[in-house]
Amino acid sequence: MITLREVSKQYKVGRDWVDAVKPTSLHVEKGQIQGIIGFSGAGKSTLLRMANLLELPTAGEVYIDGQELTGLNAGELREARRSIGMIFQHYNLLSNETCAANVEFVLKAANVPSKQRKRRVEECLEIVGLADKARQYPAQLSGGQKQRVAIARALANNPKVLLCDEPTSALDPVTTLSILEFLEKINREFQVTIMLVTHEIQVAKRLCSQIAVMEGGVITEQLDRSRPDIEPVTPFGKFLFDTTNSSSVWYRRGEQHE
Ligand SMILES: Nc1ncnc2c1ncn2[C@@H]1O[C@H](COP(=O)(O)OP(=O)(O)OP(=O)(O)O)[C@@H](O)[C@H]1O
Repeated sequence: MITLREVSKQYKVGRDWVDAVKPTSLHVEKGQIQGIIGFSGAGKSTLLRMANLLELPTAGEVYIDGQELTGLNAGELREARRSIGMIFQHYNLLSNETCAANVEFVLKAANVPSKQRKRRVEECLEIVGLADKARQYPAQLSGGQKQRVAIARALANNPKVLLCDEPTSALDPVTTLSILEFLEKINREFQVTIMLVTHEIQVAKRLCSQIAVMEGGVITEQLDRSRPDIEPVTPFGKFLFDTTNSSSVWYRRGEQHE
């Protein structure tokens, strides 16, 4: 469903080039929940954002459901992106619009007729248990509720793929769990393939069927939850999954944690 083939990303910073992602590949089968985990600066978000070309790869190819996104023109890409939802750590909601209007926004952009739009907004808010908040504004909601509105918005166009960039990093553990349950439900009931970036090992372990470990801009190993007998092999993977480490939150190497 999602294939990143030898994608890389370089940024120009002053006179220098920074390798955010070095040539690396990943394939995610339909219906899977793929985690990307690693320290801050490993290139996780850049890799995720290349999956819908929010970041244009410097090199390499991106395929979603067999279609090469990197081969599309701007109009075709806009169309293809409708089948790819995305949620962010800080929700990215329109603060001066109601919850319903936030969800409706993406349907308007897709030229969905008004009557269908209203019905779909209700359905999506219903899925995330926020039908009663339709007329409220983001500032009137808790962080978890805001993220649920963002999930409703991401679902509005019936996506095949949902990209999640640190969706629970700003939330407390109980709210985190409820968001993970919504993501599981969306994956199970609507067969949405999910790719999720997190630095919280517990989140990856709880939700993901596969976990890619990223270090220094490349995926160094891919772990499969259905094979708990297979231990991480890279020193970094071992360190991340070392159960004797008390913290579930990781920052830059050697500069952790609570
Ligand atoms: N727009 C940009 N311009 C220049 N450098 C960038 C840009 N975006 C990311 N980088 C650099 O690329 C590297 C990877 O960044 P990225 O945000 O993908 O890492 P990450 O693993 O998601 O980190 P975090 O967990 O802190 O979000 C970092 O060194 C970062 O400073």
